[in-house]
Amino acid sequence: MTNQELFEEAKKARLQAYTPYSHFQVGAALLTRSGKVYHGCNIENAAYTPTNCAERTAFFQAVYEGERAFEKIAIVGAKEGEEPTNVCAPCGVCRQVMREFCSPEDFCILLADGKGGIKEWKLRELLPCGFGPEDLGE
Ligand SMILES: O=c1ccn([C@H]2C[C@H](O)[C@@H](CO)O2)c(=O)[nH]1
Repeated sequence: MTNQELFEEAKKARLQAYTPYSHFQVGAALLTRSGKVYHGCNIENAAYTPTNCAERTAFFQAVYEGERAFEKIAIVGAKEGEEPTNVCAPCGVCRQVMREFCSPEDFCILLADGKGGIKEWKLRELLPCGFGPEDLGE
């Protein structure tokens, strides 16, 4: 699957966002090493803090189904009714969830570059010196 194709999957996922409070809709498409794509959207809550980001929705769905090996994730975000062409970087909590399952050197994060294209980041670039399972001897 090409970066462009995964990006399009993230745009489709964004249509499922539940965002009555921020009206900011995020979609994620997570590609496993076996070639399967898991989708996620952000799901907000009247109490605000229980909100789940699109990235974690995709990861948790995949992990629930037994997936443990991931190649890359595409993330798009924009206000309702707008095209998601601006950079929508994952929050710190989602970066940490990625770190649990993905190698910082190998796992790729695809984001809009704000100029109509896609920029590919390594997890290491977005979460330098992260804390991971190895730090607990796992
Ligand atoms: O990478 C991001 C950034 C934000 N959000 C969501 C959380 C909240 O619902 C809304 C505004 O922060 O966007 C995500 O899902 N992923």
